[in-house]
Amino acid sequence: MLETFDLRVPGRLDGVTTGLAPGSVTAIVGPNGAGKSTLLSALAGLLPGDVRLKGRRLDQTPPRERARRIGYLPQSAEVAWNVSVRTLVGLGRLPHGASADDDAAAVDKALADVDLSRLSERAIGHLSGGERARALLARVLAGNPEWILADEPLASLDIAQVRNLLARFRDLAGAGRGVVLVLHDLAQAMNYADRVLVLHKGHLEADGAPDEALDPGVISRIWGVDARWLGEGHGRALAW
Ligand SMILES: Nc1ncnc2c1ncn2[C@@H]1O[C@H](COP(=O)(O)OP(=O)(O)OP(=O)(O)O)[C@@H](O)[C@H]1O
Repeated sequence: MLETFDLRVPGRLDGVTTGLAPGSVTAIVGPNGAGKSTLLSALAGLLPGDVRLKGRRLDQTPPRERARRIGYLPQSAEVAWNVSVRTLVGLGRLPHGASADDDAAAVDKALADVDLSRLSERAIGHLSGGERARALLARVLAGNPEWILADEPLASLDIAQVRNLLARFRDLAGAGRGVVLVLHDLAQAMNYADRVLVLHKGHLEADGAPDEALDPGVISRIWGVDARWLGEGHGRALAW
């Protein structure tokens, strides 16, 4: 479990307590400024507060071990050097100290997962915005972490890439990984998440199955938008 206990960050989070299970996809949603990115970075152990992985406080876990267990993709990740896609993705292997063959296999798999194998030798500075976003996600995936925490990983992607990555996230959860995604598209959360946390002004306003947490009443109260769900199963769409 990845848990927070009364997590408080002044002006950003106001006492968030929750426990996330591995083997599932959790979506964190909420209006702009609700505290989603703050909660995600806290879950990654990057802010002070009581966050525990398997009962052990993250702030008492050595950084290298934390990096092996938790892969974190921030909202606007920067790339400091204009290296090749393969080199960037290989940085995700640094916490492992594995053999060169294992590292190469993990990088190849991550590149294939984000559909970037054919651009692996391209310099990062010569990628489109969506390709760059996928390369940064591949860096996280290459580390093969127990938990994948990604802040709006689908924001700049076309629908084919969105569909591919949502399927990858579901596969990872099926393989026992914990996947936590900050999403703005409530239909993606409804259709692909096992659980949805709704944040509003730093409070956890709803936490449960997508159907309950994203009930039209909740959407109206939190976002001030009168909306209804169309369709059924995993193909639901939000109309307003
Ligand atoms: N480094 C910071 N220092 C102080 N306040 C911050 C900092 N980063 C964000 N905030 C504030 O904390 C609140 C929550 O920000 P956060 O980025 O977590 O929201 P969010 O839900 O991810 O928003 P968005 O959907 O716009 O990305 C906002 O009011 C924001 O202005």
